[in-house]
Amino acid sequence: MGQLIAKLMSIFGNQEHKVIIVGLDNAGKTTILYQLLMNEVVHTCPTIGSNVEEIILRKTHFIMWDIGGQEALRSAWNMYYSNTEFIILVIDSTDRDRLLTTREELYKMLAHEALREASVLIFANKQDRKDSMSTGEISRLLTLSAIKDHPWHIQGCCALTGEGLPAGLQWMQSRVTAN
Ligand SMILES: Nc1nc2c(ncn2[C@@H]2O[C@H](COP(=O)(O)OP(=O)(O)OP(=O)(O)O)[C@@H](O)[C@H]2O)c(=O)[nH]1
Ligand SMILES: [Mg+2]
Repeated sequence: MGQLIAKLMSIFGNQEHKVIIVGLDNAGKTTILYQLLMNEVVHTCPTIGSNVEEIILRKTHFIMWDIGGQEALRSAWNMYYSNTEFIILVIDSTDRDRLLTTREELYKMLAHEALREASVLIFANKQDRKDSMSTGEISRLLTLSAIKDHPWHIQGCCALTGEGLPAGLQWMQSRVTAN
C-alpha cells in the first residue's frame, strides 16, 4: 500500500526530494539557492547553520538545504545527510588553492553510509571570472571519473546571472525520472 501511494505520488508529482547544498565557504551556495528560487542575486553573509527552500521544476519538488561551509561548520554537515537524494557540491572555480580540500570533503561524503544512494551534482561556479578553472580541469583534479558508485554530473555556472543553473536542475530532474 505504501509503495502504491509512493508510486502514485511520483506520477502526480507531489513527492519531495531532499537536496543538500554543500561546499567550502564563499563557493556561492546561498547565492545559487536564491538565484534558483527568485531569479535574483541576494546579498549574502556567511551562512551559520542552514537555509531551506522548496524549488519546484515542472512537477518535481526539491527541498534544498543550503549548509554553511566554513571549516568549523563542516563537521556538522552529516547532521543533514539522512534521506538525502541529491548532493549539490558547489565549487568556487577560482579557488585553486582549496580544491584539494573540496576533494577530501567530497570523498568523505561519498563514503558516508547515509549518502550511499545519493546522486551528485557539481556546480563549477563563478565561471564569469577570467581566472576560473574549466569543468574539465576541475573534473580531472577531483578525479570524478573514478566515482563509480554514485551518479554524478558536473555543470559550469554563474550564480550572478543564473547561467548553467537550469541545466544542473534538469540533470537532477532526469535522475528523478530515471528512478
Ligand atoms: N563573480 C562571482 N561571484 C559570485 C558568484 N556566486 C557567488 N558569488 C559571490 O561569492 C560570495 C560568496 O557567496 P555565498 O553565496 O555567500 O557563498 P556560500 O557558499 O553560501 O558561503 P558560506 O555560507 O560561508 O558557506 C558573495 O560575495 C557572492 O556574491 C559567481 O558566480 N560569480
Ligand atoms: Mg551561505
